[in-house]
Amino acid sequence: NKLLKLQSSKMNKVVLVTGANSGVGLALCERLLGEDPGLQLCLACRNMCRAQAARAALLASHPGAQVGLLQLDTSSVTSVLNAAKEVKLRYSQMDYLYLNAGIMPNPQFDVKAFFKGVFSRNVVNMLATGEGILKQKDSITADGMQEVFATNLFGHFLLVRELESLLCQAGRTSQVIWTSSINAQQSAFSLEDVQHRQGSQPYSSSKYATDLLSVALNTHLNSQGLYSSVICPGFVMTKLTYAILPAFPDFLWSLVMPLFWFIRIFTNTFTLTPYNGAEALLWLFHQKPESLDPYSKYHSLTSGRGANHIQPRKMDVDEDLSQALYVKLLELEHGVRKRRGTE
Ligand SMILES: NC(=O)C1=CN([C@@H]2O[C@H](COP(=O)(O)OP(=O)(O)OC[C@H]3O[C@@H](n4cnc5c(N)ncnc54)[C@H](OP(=O)(O)O)[C@@H]3O)[C@@H](O)[C@H]2O)C=CC1
Ligand SMILES: CC(C)=CCC[C@@H](C)[C@H]1CC[C@H]2C3=C(CC[C@]12C)[C@@]1(C)CCC(=O)C[C@@H]1CC3
Repeated sequence: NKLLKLQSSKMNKVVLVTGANSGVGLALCERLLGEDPGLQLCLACRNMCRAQAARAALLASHPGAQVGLLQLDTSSVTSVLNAAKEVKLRYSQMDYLYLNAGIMPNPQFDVKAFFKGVFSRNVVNMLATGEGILKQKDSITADGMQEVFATNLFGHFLLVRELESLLCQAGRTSQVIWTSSINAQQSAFSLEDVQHRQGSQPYSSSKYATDLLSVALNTHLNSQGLYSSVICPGFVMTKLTYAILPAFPDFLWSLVMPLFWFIRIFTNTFTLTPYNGAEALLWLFHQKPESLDPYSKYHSLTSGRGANHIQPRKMDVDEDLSQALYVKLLELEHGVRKRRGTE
């Protein structure tokens, strides 16, 4: 292990991506290796068969690349703690931590609200954000947490806390990059119910909490070299979005795609492919973290002609609320550790 650590400290950038085996996460890995074949890439996935398949695909296009696998289920406290322990054994530094894994379980598409929206002035906003047309049914994890909160937010928060010693090192900077969403909604979030036990929009709540947490991480850890940013990949056709209209047979999806390309002329948030969706994630890889605005969300956008670009948009985030959420998450972490007898 000492030799491994020595090797990792000498050189190439260390990049860990959660949810790296499919969709936007996998496309990011492909694009990262395309730009810097020398980096040490770690795919953190909950399912090792899917992780191995992703590794094989990456190695097929980038033979000789250093692609490691890590078992990580962000919805499980035990899995996060074990994974963090393993990371600390393997690496002596962490340059980029992409917190991308996410779920939107049991999505319910409100067809009536959708058609009402289509014939209203709000149509472009509705299509860009999915606001008002989606609800989800959440469940409880083995740790007794709401699954969406645990997967999208808390597991990642715990990972950052556990990896602070690698992320915050004298004389270096590191980047924590969250895959948030344009669907993040303040109205879905409540400080009194951070896990969203009561409502029906756990996804929007978890993504809003992500935006708040990123701001708080910058407040607390910039001085130690850690910089946090959030991105939105746009509307991308992935496992997550295909599940919204599962009744659609494959051929119907191919009929709908031209419609989506048409809509892209009016809202360039319809990035549609994981490759396009990963644009902002890749752009951040090249930025000096000190130059980034902690209150901006970096959006991947694709024009009607199919050209990619990124756009920073100011987030509707209040510093006090971000600090209050941070305190709540620390309390929750404290409770979790106490129950496990590790504090
Ligand atoms: N697609 C879209 O339009 C948008 C997506 N996003 C966000 O982009 C991110 C990536 O999603 P996307 O690529 O679209 O969807 P995918 O479903 O293709 O990818 C999600 C990834 O997260 C992994 N994952 C899910 N739950 C866990 C868990 N408990 N522990 C570890 N990994 C987990 C999945 O693993 P597995 O294969 O095992 O399920 C998968 O690798 C998500 O955070 C999503 O919220 C944001 C805005 C729009
Ligand atoms: C013609 C037809 C079948 C229209 C249906 C379109 C909707 C399914 C999509 C329109 C905007 C999409 C969208 C998302 C999901 C699918 C839509 C509602 C997200 C909410 C998915 C997850 C995110 O994080 C943001 C996306 C915004 C846009």
